[in-house]
Amino acid sequence: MAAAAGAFSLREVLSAFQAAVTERREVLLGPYLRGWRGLVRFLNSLGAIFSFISKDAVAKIQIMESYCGGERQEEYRTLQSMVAYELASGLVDIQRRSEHPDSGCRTLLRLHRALRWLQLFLEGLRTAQEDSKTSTICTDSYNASLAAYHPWVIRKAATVAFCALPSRNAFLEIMNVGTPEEAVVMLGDALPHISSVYGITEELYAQHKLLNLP
Ligand SMILES: CCCCCCCC/C=C\CCCCCCCC(=O)N[C@@H](COP(=O)(O)O)[C@H](O)/C=C/CCCCCCCCCCCCC
Repeated sequence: MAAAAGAFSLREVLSAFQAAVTERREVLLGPYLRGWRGLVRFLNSLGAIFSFISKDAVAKIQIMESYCGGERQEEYRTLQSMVAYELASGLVDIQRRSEHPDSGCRTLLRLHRALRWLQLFLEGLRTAQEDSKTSTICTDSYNASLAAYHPWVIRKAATVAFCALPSRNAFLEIMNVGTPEEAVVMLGDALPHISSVYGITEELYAQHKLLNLP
């Protein structure tokens, strides 16, 4: 069922990640960032308690959008072209943040780590029991991914914010993609594409030793 005109559709948001992967397994940064924009819009609908999270995500998305729409935008059409261009041009701070503190490679890596959280969170939502708590699924997904890269104070603030999340079935309802059963099917459709984007990025960053950019 197509979303009502103007209605916000998570189905369309998650389909952006499917559109991001080309037949040659390139990752198109346009659709990738559109997917993140849609996710942040949904996050903002969950309440002000998550604003510290969405503000950081928006800042990183805006950095990437400035590259993708800037004077060297052809170099930022894909993840692969971005990495090749920034490395060849010496635009990435490898050891410590200095001349290029907000390189595309570094900024994208932060979103990439968050995409791992999303992958785990959506899989947890999809497979959890009806009476599960979204806060538990979210915390477990966070602790298995992003938490490793955050200082204690961020980890504490995040896990406190997660407590504001509704039950699993209530969360599936507010996703506004139909019944909880229909939401589970939609998550099952979307997850392989999110996993594909994540896997391609992880492989590329590992190949160029970019997984620990400061
Ligand atoms: C289909 C269902 C959708 C489910 C809802 C998904 C909505 C999620 C939208 C955005 C996800 C959050 C993206 C967070 C990006 C954080 C990037 C990051 O790690 N930033 C830190 C490092 O950056 P630098 O300092 O090195 O530049 C930054 O220091 C920390 C910022 C504070 C936020 C960190 C907490 C992240 C929690 C992620 C879980 C979000 C839970 C949403 C609740 C559903």
